[in-house]
Amino acid sequence: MSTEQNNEPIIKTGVQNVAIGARDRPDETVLEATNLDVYYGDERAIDDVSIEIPETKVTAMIGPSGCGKSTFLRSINRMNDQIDAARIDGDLYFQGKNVYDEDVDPVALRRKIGMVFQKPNPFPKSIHDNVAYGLRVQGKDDDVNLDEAVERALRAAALWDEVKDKLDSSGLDLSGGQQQRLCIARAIAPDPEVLLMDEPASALDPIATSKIEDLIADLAEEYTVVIVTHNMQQAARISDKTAVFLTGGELVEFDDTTTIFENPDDNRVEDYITGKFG
Ligand SMILES: Nc1ncnc2c1ncn2[C@@H]1O[C@H](COP(=O)(O)OP(=O)(O)OP(=O)(O)O)[C@@H](O)[C@H]1O
Repeated sequence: MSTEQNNEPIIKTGVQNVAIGARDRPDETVLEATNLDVYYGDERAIDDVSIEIPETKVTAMIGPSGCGKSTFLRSINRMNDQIDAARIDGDLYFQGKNVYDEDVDPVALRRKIGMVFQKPNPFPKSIHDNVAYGLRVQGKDDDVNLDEAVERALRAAALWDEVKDKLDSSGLDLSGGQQQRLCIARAIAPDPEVLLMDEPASALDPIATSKIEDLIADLAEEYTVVIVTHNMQQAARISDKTAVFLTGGELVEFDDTTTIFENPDDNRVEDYITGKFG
């Protein structure tokens, strides 16, 4: 039976709780893929994907294992450049500029489009130096400004109160959830526009996960967040927009999260989110 007929949402969404303030603005596109294909050797992992991702919103990417979510995410800030077999066709624009143009410096691009991974990966350095790292690379190493910028990033990552008295301790001595917030602080220190998150809470316990989810809602007041998640309830709770990929790297539906979870257009999306496959 279709959800349209019985009017019952498949998964209740939480987006109405965050549709306030800055996030009420009309959508402005910050990232746009047109007819994007990504290959590993001869194998196509992303198949002709076109999508416009709105600014200062949370966009979730969901879909079964191996459908290309991480590949798509990594193509946005050219992390796939580091994989020899990877190549792309089509276009990917950030603020109207094709990120694959020859004059784009991938390192500078990654400061504007930061990334947080599934497993927290702090450097074996102090908490302070983990956050300062991106700024030092940028050449902003005036001590006073650096300390202020480190504090700002740690506050924005909801970690400052827990670490302010031990900034010289190793980042590796923090709990998993704290390490992930430290990695988020490191990603936001250079003042990016976009944060890409590849299953940022899947290695964390429920309390640490809930802190990361609250933090994502706060971050989306200022940053565009694109998050890959296996957890459909999490996508429903925290995202404004949801993109559903299916096996073969096809983007089958992209819409407001409420529409995707309560009344999707494509039967395959309904089958996927009701657990019929994947
Ligand atoms: N470095 C790589 N070299 C070769 N093939 C790869 C590489 N990374 C991914 N692939 C292949 O590309 C396809 C998409 O993988 P990707 O990791 O993007 O999917 P995913 O949807 O993120 O999966 P998961 O949810 O399991 O993390 C898969 O067939 C995978 O085997």
